[in-house]
Amino acid sequence: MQQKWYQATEIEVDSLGQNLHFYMETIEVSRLSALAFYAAGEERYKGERFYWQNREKTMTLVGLGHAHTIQNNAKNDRFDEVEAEWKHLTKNCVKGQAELQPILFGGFTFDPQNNVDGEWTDFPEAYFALATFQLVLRDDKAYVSIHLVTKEKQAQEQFEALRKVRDHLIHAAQVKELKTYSKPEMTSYFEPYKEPYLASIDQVTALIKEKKADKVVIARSLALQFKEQVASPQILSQIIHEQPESYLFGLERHELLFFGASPERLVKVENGHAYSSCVAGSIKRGKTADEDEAYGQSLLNDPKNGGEHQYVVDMIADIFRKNCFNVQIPNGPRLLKIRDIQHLYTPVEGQLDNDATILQLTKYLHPTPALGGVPRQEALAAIRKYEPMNRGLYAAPIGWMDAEGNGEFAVAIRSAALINDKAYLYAGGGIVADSEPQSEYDETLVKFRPMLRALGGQLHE
Ligand SMILES: C=C(O[C@H]1C=CC=C(C(=O)O)[C@@H]1O)C(=O)O
Ligand SMILES: [Mg+2]
Repeated sequence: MQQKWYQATEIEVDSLGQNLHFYMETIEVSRLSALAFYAAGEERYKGERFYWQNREKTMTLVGLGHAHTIQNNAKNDRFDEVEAEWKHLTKNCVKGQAELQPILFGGFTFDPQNNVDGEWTDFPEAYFALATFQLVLRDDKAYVSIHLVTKEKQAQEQFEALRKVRDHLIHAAQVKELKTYSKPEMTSYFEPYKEPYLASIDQVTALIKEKKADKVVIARSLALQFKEQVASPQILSQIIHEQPESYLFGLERHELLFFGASPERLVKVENGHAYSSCVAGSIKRGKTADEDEAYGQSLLNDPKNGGEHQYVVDMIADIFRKNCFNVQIPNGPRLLKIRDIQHLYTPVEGQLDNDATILQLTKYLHPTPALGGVPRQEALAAIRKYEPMNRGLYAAPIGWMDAEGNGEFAVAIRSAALINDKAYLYAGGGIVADSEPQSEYDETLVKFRPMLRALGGQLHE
């Protein structure tokens, strides 16, 4: 039996001075494949979809269509503006039941000061959507919500039409359940700026030796060409099968799909408790258990990687101490092993202060020294100077929040942008005084691997 909840809330005025009405309905359905639901939106909602799954696989989220978007290009206030608009939109929503919560999903770009043209041209610095159809899989239950935000006070007919589409989408997802996808066919790849990248590592280590910065994360991209246009469910299906230990995400905007499988939590808030993770310092996986163990031990004992990691711990600990109480941080890092790579990992948690919120923490934490550097402003200036690309959402916060202040943002690494028959993969690494260009280059090759595999490509190493 389907359970139904319905609530209509009136929002006084939006930023344009208009009255908006927010109607929503949630039903519980028998469990269905999140990817099949996403794929069911291929014709009608392509360009307006998102997919998310947390590392623990306890929460999966799919959005089809935009009931409302919150976007801005504010250089300094983008986090605050999203927060204010979301609060306004949801202020009359009934609180207290997780399954009734409308969810806002999206991301903030890495650096709003970057104007380099490319695949990210015109992408908003903050891009969030409340889906028309929202699927949440949580605790073995599945919920589908309809959201309608409209100027019309009498929206019954419009809402009734959406109910029909919802039933059709659920049915299509149940029929599609067993579909399997093949990998796309890559015809060529190239490494833009390989030489400038290698040179930039020397330039940045020189900068660090002159004491102009302590650590700077430098990244690069890999461009792939496919035989034909690649569909986003096809790609998401590959990462779902190949990267079970990571956050999985896909976010569409017009022709672009940004997707990835990240091991790194930026921040999670659940009932006032906040969690973050320090992930920095890397080594490849071994071919045998013994070799893997030996690599892991050498990573734990390596001063260069230990240095890279400690900058991140110091910074995240500082932000947590300023915004939380009962902060807990283990004394030293442990290993985080994922399919292609192992990292130094330190979890951080605490109880949020009364006035702290998930978006405030996101604002203070981004970019951590695992993606930016130390000191932050000097590192960002070096990135702008030495990276000839625009990171867009790579290395930036991506995730969701509800109307009650719960939510989670991952750091969008191990990620790529797909546009029709082209893809751009991104990877970087923390540069410290004793970094060497060739070994940093090799580290990016390992970090490209998960997205490259999902896209059907191989590098000739
Ligand atoms: C910047 C990336 O990784 C960061 C996260 C973990 C380990 C890192 C490192 O060892 O350099 C990086 O700080 C990336 O994957 O593109
Ligand atoms: Mg590194």
